[in-house]
Amino acid sequence: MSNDLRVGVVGAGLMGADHIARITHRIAGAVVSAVVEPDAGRAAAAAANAPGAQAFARIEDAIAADAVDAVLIAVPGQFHEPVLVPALAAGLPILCEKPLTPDSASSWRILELEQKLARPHIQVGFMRRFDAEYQALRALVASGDSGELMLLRCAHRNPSVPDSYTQTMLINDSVVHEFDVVPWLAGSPVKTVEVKYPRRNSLSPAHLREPILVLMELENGVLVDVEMNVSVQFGYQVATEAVFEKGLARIGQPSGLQTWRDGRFSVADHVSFTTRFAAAYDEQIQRWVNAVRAGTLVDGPNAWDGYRVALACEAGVKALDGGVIPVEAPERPAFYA
Ligand SMILES: NC(=O)c1ccc[n+]([C@@H]2O[C@H](COP(=O)([O-])OP(=O)(O)OC[C@H]3O[C@@H](n4cnc5c(N)ncnc54)[C@H](O)[C@@H]3O)[C@@H](O)[C@H]2O)c1
Ligand SMILES: O[C@H]1[C@H](O)[C@@H](O)[C@H](O)[C@@H](O)[C@H]1O
Repeated sequence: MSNDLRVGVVGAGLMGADHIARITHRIAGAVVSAVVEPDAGRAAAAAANAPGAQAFARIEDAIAADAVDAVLIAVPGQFHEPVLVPALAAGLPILCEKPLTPDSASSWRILELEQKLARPHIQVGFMRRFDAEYQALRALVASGDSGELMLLRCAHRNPSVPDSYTQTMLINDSVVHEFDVVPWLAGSPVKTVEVKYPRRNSLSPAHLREPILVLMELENGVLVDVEMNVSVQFGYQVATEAVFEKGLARIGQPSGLQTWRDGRFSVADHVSFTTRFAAAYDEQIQRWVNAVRAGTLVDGPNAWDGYRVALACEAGVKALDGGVIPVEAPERPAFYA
């Protein structure tokens, strides 16, 4: 009998379907044993990439049927808590797509539940930490080879967003990634958040005022600006320039196929996060599967990191209305040391 980890994927939309395909085709040591998806069409489409998986409408049913050893949550953020609660109660390891939950109060409730277990069981899907370029930049910061880090200039550009994307999603759905990865890169938490508005892009959905410039000060004095820009039309770009005392570093530059034709030189680049971060998602899921099989359960951002990000997002949402908003966090429980 195979001892592959039996993963139940909850939500088979864009990310859930992508993760199902990667577990089935690219990840070693795991199979998709259950797909929990209320939309019958999506469930059927996902089943094609998950041979042998059982279909359920609710996570509670998959748990009751003893169909899963671990849970991957890929439903929209407002539905994370109702899946996290029964999965934690069953003592199952969890990979939860970002955000942990949509606000700090609900994230705190999850921390309280998780602390009833012997060790952390939740990893949060901040996949940028698994991107090779982000890892190289973090190693450069830690090495001190270029002197101290002073500034991070971040660009986060999406080609377009659907009409359902709201003003607060600029923070909660998009800058949420920088609120995780910037402290991880710079080795220091976010102290304050401020938002500035440049001239509006007339191609944005009518209800959005964007792009925005998010300014963060970190506890260690590093200043960070994030250009959050979701109607750029030309492609998907996540890039960072790090300014050190005696050097510069850049990640996220176009690196695809180069062509030179008819007097024009061009480089193919991404139009979606699904390709830009494909290798990072693979690495994230493989390392999670390895950690669960080894019994360490988490190898990446944990629920405490998810809670810290929720606090920063709340400051970010307040900052959309003006002001320099402090991010205040309680002491980290020893459980997450
Ligand atoms: N890491 C990343 O770069 C990244 C990118 C996109 C989305 N995400 C995250 O992934 C998650 C899913 O986003 P998406 O874009 O795939 O959404 P989506 O809307 O494409 O898919 C969500 C799916 O969940 C299903 N669903 C809704 N409620 C459910 C429930 N209670 N139980 C089971 N299924 C339910 C829906 O029917 C739908 O098929 C979100 O948390 C989002 O923030 C992360
Ligand atoms: O949900 C997506 C996803 O998290 C992407 O990584 C991010 O670039 C987008 O801005 C966001 O809308």
